[in-house]
Amino acid sequence: MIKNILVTGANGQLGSEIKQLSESLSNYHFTFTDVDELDITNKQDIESFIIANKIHIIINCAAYTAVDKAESEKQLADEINHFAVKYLAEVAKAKHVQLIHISTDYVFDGKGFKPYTDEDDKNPLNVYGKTKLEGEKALLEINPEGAVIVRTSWVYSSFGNNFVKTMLRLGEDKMELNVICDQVGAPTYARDLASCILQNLLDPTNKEAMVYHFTNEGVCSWYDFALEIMSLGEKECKVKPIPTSAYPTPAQRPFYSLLDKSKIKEDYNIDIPYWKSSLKKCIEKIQIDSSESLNFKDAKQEK
Ligand SMILES: NC(=O)C1=CN([C@@H]2O[C@H](COP(=O)(O)OP(=O)(O)OC[C@H]3O[C@@H](n4cnc5c(N)ncnc54)[C@H](O)[C@@H]3O)[C@@H](O)[C@H]2O)C=CC1
Repeated sequence: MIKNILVTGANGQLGSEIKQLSESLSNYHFTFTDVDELDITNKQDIESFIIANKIHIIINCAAYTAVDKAESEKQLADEINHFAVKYLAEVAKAKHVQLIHISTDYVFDGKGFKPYTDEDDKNPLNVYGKTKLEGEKALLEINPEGAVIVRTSWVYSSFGNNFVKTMLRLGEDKMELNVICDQVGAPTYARDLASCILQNLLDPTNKEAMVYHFTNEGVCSWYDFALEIMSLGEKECKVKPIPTSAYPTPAQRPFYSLLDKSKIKEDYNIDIPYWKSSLKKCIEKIQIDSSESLNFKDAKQEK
């Protein structure tokens, strides 16, 4: 039987990567929606959509991800990251739909000194982290069969806006850039996460909801990450390390947010790429995409 998969938030980084990778999967039928087609804060709309499209699996890539803005938009962040996840879980449970949901390292306070396991104490420092944690709790309480929560961190992609693209752009314009060196974690190429979800999580054996951690392998600070981006992107911009205290932001962020990935690696017997190898692939893709779009513009001008 061909299973019908609904991907929400499909115009975002992870949703776009899933869309691209899904083209090579023939035993599933995918439907991609973003807020204009299906607003996940409306439970009735979720239910009608699931029934009308005979959905078997939901991959929820929709989220409120503006970490600093969330501090002043708590209600909206709560509606999308908390209540909408509760609605998805309720519908999934009632209609026997499998739910794959994505969460964040920001549910932890970063005061630890060894990689966080899925069971470590949660203590989010900011509104975004708090709303994501409430979403997780709602899902785990409702506990739809086969549900999975995947926590990830520092997500980037050739799609959408992210740290990698910002650094490449600033690296073009600036001679020098200050980047925080005392927040440590692991970057995640959204394509690797998308691939892990599609290859491993679509045929669940779990009766109870599971929580996994997925990031690329290795560890770095934002400063290390920026240095590598400039090097791979061949930018001459000098990157200087600064402490968090020198760059105040509305949302407080954890100093240490490395996630322990042993559970997902053991359960699915997978190897996860090292962060520098994945970053190289993503930057190559960004460069190809940008030269193709320049060629397209040139061709249009010539017409
Ligand atoms: N971006 C990051 O650095 C991190 C992301 N995550 C999580 O990973 C997941 C995927 O993140 P990204 O792809 O980076 O996010 P993104 O911000 O690129 O995409 C989110 C998508 O959700 C859509 N959306 C927002 N409200 C919606 C609604 N009411 N109904 C339907 N769609 C709605 C947006 O239009 C957008 O296309 C999210 O759950 C996020 O919380 C976790 C850790 C870090």
